[in-house]
Amino acid sequence: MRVLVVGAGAIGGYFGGRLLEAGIDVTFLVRPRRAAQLAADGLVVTSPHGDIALPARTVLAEALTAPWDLVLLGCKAYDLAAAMESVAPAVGPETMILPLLNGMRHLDSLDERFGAGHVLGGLCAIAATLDEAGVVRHLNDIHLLAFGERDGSESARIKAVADVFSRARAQWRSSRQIVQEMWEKWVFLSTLAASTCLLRASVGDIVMAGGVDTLGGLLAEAQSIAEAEGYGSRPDILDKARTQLTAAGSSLSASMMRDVEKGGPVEADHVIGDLLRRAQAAGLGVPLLKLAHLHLKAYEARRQRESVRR
Ligand SMILES: NC(=O)C1=CN([C@@H]2O[C@H](COP(=O)(O)OP(=O)(O)OC[C@H]3O[C@@H](n4cnc5c(N)ncnc54)[C@H](OP(=O)(O)O)[C@@H]3O)[C@@H](O)[C@H]2O)C=CC1
Ligand SMILES: CC(C)(CO)C(=O)C(=O)O
Repeated sequence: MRVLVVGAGAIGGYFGGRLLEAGIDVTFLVRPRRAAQLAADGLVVTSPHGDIALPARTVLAEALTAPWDLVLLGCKAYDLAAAMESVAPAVGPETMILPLLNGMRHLDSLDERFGAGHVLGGLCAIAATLDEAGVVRHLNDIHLLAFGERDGSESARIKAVADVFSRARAQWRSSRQIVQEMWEKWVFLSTLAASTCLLRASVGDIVMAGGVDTLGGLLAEAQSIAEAEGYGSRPDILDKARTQLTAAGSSLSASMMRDVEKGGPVEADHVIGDLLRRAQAAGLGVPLLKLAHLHLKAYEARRQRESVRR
């Protein structure tokens, strides 16, 4: 199977790297700066599950031609429109697109651009970052990827994807409930991103500061929206999320908080704003999520103003 990984950042670099070290035919669709970095240093990943330092084949958008079997989408939501344009020549009649972005709204954009038949459900659980030197740093010991047909069917193409990931040093599973799982991840992630960005602290520090009720309140708001959409987290998953999101001493924080601390762009509208939009449609009051979104939008406004001044 020929795999095209869009973006060699934290997620694309990590999971693409695991496929590369397994000997899978992998190419990274990158932009010029990352192409130069990869040409000079190869793909470098540090991880508790074993480091990777391998030459990586890259392609720029203008050189992309023939269709690929699997497109692994590892860009941020704010880059999705441009990434879809770039990757379009790689999508032929049989191409599968496996997006690993947080949230749900990207599915609508991908369906509209390529047709729903091309688009699988997918998610990943990992904490990783791409540092200034171009090294993908895996920050915890979780590296799970899940994928499946969005209608819950079993298919030959999902078996083929599973066969590819079964060769890689990463945890993976094919799921008959991938859309439900994506929502459950969104409920968890939106709570984590809203709280850790708003309070600029890890879960453990928020708990130490007396914030358990705020964490629980955010989780309840996110869950109420998921329920209104018909995808409320299942009781055991919700309990597990509550335990993780209120654990004393936990160093857990969202990748969005790392982005804020780097002064980088954030997926505010994709991860929190889209939930607010759905809450509004369902007539739900979600004041904590609203405040978290306002905080992120003010951060974006300041970032924009300061970049104009420079
Ligand atoms: N990091 C994490 O721990 C986790 C992240 N996620 C989610 O995964 C998604 C990806 O996040 P993450 O990997 O952290 O993001 P990164 O910013 O680390 O990586 C995204 C990469 O995509 C590249 N890219 C963007 N547009 C294009 C394009 N048109 N062509 C080629 N490359 C492109 C960027 O390249 P360039 O260098 O040129 O900008 C960048 O390297 C997000 O939705 C995030 O929420 C999910 C779980 C955990
Ligand atoms: C929920 C979590 C931490 C797990 O992958 C994540 O997706 C993120 O930080 O963006």
